[in-house]
Amino acid sequence: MDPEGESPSAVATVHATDNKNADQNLTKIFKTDFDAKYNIVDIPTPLNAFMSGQYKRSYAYSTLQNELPVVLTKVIDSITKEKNELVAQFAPTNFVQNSREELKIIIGLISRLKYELQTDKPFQQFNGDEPDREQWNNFITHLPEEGRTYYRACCMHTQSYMYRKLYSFVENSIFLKEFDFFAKIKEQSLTKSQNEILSLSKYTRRTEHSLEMFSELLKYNLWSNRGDIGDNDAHIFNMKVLDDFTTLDQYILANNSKEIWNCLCTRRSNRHRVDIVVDSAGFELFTDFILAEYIIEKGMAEKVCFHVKAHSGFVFNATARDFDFTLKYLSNHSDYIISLLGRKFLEFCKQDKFELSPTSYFWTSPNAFHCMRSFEPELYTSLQRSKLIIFKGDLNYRKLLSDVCWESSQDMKTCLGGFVPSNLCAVRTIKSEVICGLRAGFCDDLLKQEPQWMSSGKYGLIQYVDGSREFGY
Ligand SMILES: O=P(O)(O)OC[C@H]1O[C@](O)(CO)[C@@H](O)[C@@H]1O
Repeated sequence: MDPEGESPSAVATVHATDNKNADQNLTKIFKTDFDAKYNIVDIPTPLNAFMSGQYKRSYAYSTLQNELPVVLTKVIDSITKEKNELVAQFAPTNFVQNSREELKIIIGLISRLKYELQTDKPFQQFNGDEPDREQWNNFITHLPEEGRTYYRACCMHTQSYMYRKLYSFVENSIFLKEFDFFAKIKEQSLTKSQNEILSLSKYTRRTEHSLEMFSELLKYNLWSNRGDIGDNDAHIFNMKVLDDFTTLDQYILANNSKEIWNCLCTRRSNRHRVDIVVDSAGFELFTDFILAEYIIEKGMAEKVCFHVKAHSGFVFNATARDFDFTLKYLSNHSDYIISLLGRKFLEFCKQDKFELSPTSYFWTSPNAFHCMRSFEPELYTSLQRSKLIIFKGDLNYRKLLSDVCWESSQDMKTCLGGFVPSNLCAVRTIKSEVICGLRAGFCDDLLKQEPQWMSSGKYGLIQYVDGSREFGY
């Protein structure tokens, strides 16, 4: 018996309950403290405001709270686990110790980055050899002081900044310059999709030149963008894509496939190039190749240019390395059909039918796309020669729309803020509240039934903007 006359087990139960209550209270206090300390307000993103972590009922807040710190933790865990492998891969044998030290420093820098994110610190200047250092430092300097921290900044700025800093750690290293933190997971997302790759390869041989077939391909392309960071494995394409895709039609909230088809089929244009601003590596990039193959083979363009990222601006973002890896993987595949297709794509590259565009840092910059004309005029001018620019994925969509919470029925052209270098389309599954071009009231009605619909990735859009007036033919 204890001094109070209760049995030890009863005391333990009481204490356990007390502890649980205390924990719950503490969590409440900490949450409230966090919100108070960092001026988080418990509202959704107001209309016409930038997406930002300061609005608690937004995907931006949950991205900052749940997604980004997890990404950093996983990066730390994986490089800690794979230390020996990395050293063996990147360091000359007589520098093993030095490269171990370097890895330790990098791990420390990532932990610090995570701390700064979780305590809403201001963005720091870049001091290394980053090719885009000046642009970044200018950008940070010109941000208003109250919009220069992780939670207060526009979410698109915060995400771009965090991934840029992360990459700068290896970029400024001696031994690990070539290391991509996410290479392995991107490669796995490709290799684990080999069944889908095979089905889609078989299905898309000897296709018809028809709107029906084209819009089917656009749909595969759309749904391959369904993955999300919440669960890395969920990114691995796991839909029976060829079996049940028509049941997904109800989730496509805007579908301008016909307008895109008309744009591609027009003979009036003297533009013979299509551009794809790609998003994720893995199965999604494969579906981009399939779409591009169709465009070339049906004579809708002479060339398809692929724009990849200089580094991962989000875990799965495709880089030049992923582009090459995918082509090699396909062409060396043990399945005859896949390898034949891979070799065909390689041949397309040689014949200039597929082109990997020179890597531009603009795509991973914090800027919305309407800034391209003044910040990256060469890229803008080059895109003006395109017959159609296809923007893939959620993040590109947010950059098209300046990461603003538009009225959901707003016309897309208005939201682009003057960015119409040519005809363009967006193919994106919806993972954030940045949206436009829907029927008035639709968004609110769906919110009542499915409060999380805008961040679930369950819904998609295929939207088109005619730029012919802008470039006048
Ligand atoms: O690969 P996508 O389609 O750009 O989607 C990834 C993005 O979606 C989000 O979850 C919401 O925008 C981001 O946090 C993430 O960067």
